[in-house]
Amino acid sequence: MEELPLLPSGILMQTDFITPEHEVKLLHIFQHELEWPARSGRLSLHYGYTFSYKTFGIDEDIPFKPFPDWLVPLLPTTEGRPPDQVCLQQYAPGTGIPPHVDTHSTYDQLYALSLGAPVFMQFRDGVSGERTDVDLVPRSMLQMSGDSRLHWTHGIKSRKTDTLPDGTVRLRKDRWSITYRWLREGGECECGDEKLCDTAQRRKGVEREYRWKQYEEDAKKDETKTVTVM
Ligand SMILES: O=C(O)CCC(=O)C(=O)O
Ligand SMILES: [Fe+2]
Repeated sequence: MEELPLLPSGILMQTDFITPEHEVKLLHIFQHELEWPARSGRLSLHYGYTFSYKTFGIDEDIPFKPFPDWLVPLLPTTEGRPPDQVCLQQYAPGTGIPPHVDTHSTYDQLYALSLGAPVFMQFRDGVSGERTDVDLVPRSMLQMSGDSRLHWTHGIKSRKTDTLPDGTVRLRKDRWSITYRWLREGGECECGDEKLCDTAQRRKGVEREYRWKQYEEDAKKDETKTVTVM
């Protein structure tokens, strides 16, 4: 894995994580052997613990699903243990994923393998408004760490073409990605980013509730005072 020399910091990439022949076999499995949800847009299949689109954490009601044979050789080995949650997604041309950060409290490390057609992923710093487009080339493994993981959002524009830096217009084609997530020990993130971190936001919420309680108590004292004066 090599860190890309750009902002945000912390984007690591390994091109040719698998061979083109291996990729052909995987795409055949994705297209002919897997059962996908019957709907349009971005499609997802989950392995290990299931991602919850309600809490953006883990769906506690669905038991751990063992990794299928085709997935095992695609698991990153650099975290010392296999991921807890793996998500295979299919993007037809025109589909994307809105800008987001993967939930800080639930997940720690985050990797994504790209297969099929290339696409640009856009990283955005909400503070400065700065944006960076990273070309996710097929067969590359991406790791989002540091700022790219916690303090910049990432997303894929829903559109049918991408324009390359030299002005060439590239047509989108079918793309698949495999996202790997490791659960964060303790379930709390200490980054303190109140814009993007759910732990920081929750703590701020608790504080706000506490301040509100104080305010109500002070208001009661005032009432008492008023009653006394009258
Ligand atoms: O498709 C990808 O490469 C990444 C998708 C993503 O950001 C996510 O599933 O959280
Ligand atoms: Fe993500």
